[in-house]
Amino acid sequence: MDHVFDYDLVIIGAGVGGHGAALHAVSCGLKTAIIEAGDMGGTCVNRGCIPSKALLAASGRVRELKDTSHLKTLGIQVPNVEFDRQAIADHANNLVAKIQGNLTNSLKRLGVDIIRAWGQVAGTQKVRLHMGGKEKIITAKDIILSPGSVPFVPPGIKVDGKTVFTSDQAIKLEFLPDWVAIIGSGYIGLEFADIYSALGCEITIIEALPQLMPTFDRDIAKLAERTLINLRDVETYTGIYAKKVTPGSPVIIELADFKTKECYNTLEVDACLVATGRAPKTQNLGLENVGVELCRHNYIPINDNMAVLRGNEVVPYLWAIGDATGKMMLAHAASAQGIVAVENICGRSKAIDYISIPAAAFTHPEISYVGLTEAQAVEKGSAEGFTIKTTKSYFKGNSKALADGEADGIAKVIYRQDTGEILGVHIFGLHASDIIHEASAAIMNRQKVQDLAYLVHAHPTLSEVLDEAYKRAVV
Ligand SMILES: Cc1cc2nc3c(=O)[nH]c(=O)nc-3n(C[C@H](O)[C@H](O)[C@H](O)COP(=O)(O)OP(=O)(O)OC[C@H]3O[C@@H](n4cnc5c(N)ncnc54)[C@H](O)[C@@H]3O)c2cc1C
Ligand SMILES: NC(=O)c1ccc[n+]([C@@H]2O[C@H](COP(=O)([O-])OP(=O)(O)OC[C@H]3O[C@@H](n4cnc5c(N)ncnc54)[C@H](O)[C@@H]3O)[C@@H](O)[C@H]2O)c1
Repeated sequence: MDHVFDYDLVIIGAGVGGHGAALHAVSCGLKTAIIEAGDMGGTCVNRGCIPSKALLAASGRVRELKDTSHLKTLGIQVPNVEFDRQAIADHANNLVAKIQGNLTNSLKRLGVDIIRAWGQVAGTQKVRLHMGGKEKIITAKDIILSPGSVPFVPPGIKVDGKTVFTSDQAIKLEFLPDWVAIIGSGYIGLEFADIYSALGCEITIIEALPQLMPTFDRDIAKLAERTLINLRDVETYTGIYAKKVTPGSPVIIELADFKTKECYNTLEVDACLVATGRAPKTQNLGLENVGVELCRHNYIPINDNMAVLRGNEVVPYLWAIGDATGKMMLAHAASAQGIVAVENICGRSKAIDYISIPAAAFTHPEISYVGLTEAQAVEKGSAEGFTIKTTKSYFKGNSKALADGEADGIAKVIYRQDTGEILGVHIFGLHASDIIHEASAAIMNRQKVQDLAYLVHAHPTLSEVLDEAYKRAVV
């Protein structure tokens, strides 16, 4: 006789990962519950993608309207551009409330049970709910863990949430410091440098590794550095890390050489944003009850089907997705993982294809990429015995970018010399986050640059930068 469960599927964590999994589960006919202990929508909706993009949209307009020489080339004059910091912050807060409401209602409308509690794996197919002082066990045929992540603060850095803070507080835009130090030149560091510089703050970026934007392709990072950092008079330290940060007025930052650990300098600034990565929120999840040990840096070990692993073995009926798995800490990657997990739960074997998942930094102009950097492609080539080629095209040769008067930018395509298969595409330039998707589809379909060179792009569009790059590869 079949066991009767309370639910077909219980999801722990209602961030974008859990939400994406729940929507797909309902469409597959699964009776689903989602457990959330904090804010519905998780990081992305409340403290991540959504409020940060609202701040970037408003501050980007301020930058554009203050750029008198650019406006003059378009025949426009705008005197006295002013902004209201609180109104910009309100725009972000209002958007958060709206999208949080939409997300919650979408779950309710589809009949997903929303359980406000801390969820823990209590055993195979069992979840313990902690609600206030009360506990309850519910059962489910399958369980998906999507507990997400929190800001990682390195040892030696003291966060007071006022003068020294993480993105959790920065997105509130409660004040605009005259001089702000940003520790880390990854996504959060870059996006907040864009926001703060547009709104008139002086910025110092401190990056522990020898180059800024270390995870981006070198050619793209170099050009982005010129436009986003050097032209904006942002001060930078590279190969230097923040050894000790003490909140107060001023904030005191002790800098040290990353290699030798020797003291380098001390900064006294008005505020400090700590943007040094994120840590999975995987403590107190009850994984020990099913014999699962967390892997390096406390991520949940999974395979490409999203099944949780105990050593090399799949743990039956237990799946994990999102930031807590440490694969790609991106909202759309979390929900894509959720869909893959549900497909496997429904008995349709499906593996994730991380290489075709795009990423973007929403600076002005934007940076986007999909697939491998040139360095990663070279490494793969030497391991597998093929050589790679690259081709580039420039926004300054693109009619639409010229018409917009925003022709700083580059597109770079990396492909196998022998087969022409596209391995990576990187873009820095106007609307790079939108243009990248055709490259993402090309990588998903393992397409060759020779075939893509015949793809017809509408004229005049920014997408023609990719058209140009593909064609340059075959001449
Ligand atoms: C400032 C910032 C900007 C960002 N911008 C972008 C962007 O532009 N594009 C992009 O793709 N990504 C962006 N990200 C990353 C994106 O927010 C994350 O990748 C995404 O939110 C991960 O989703 P998730 O579902 O894995 O986890 P989360 O969104 O963190 O959700 C997990 C949820 O689970 C809940 N939870 C945890 N444990 C339990 C438990 N035991 N019981 C009950 N509930 C629990 C938490 O309260 C939380 O609500 C940004 C992140 C930050 C910080
Ligand atoms: N647009 C987007 O998609 C977007 C936007 C924001 C955040 N995110 C996600 O959030 C995650 C976290 O973002 P993030 O920018 O905090 O992390 P990150 O990993 O992108 O960058 C952190 C940077 O900090 C540096 N660093 C670490 N410790 C340091 C120290 N003590 N001193 C100086 N430098 C130090 C690292 O070398 C690295 O360059 C990212 O992985 C990203 O996936 C995505």
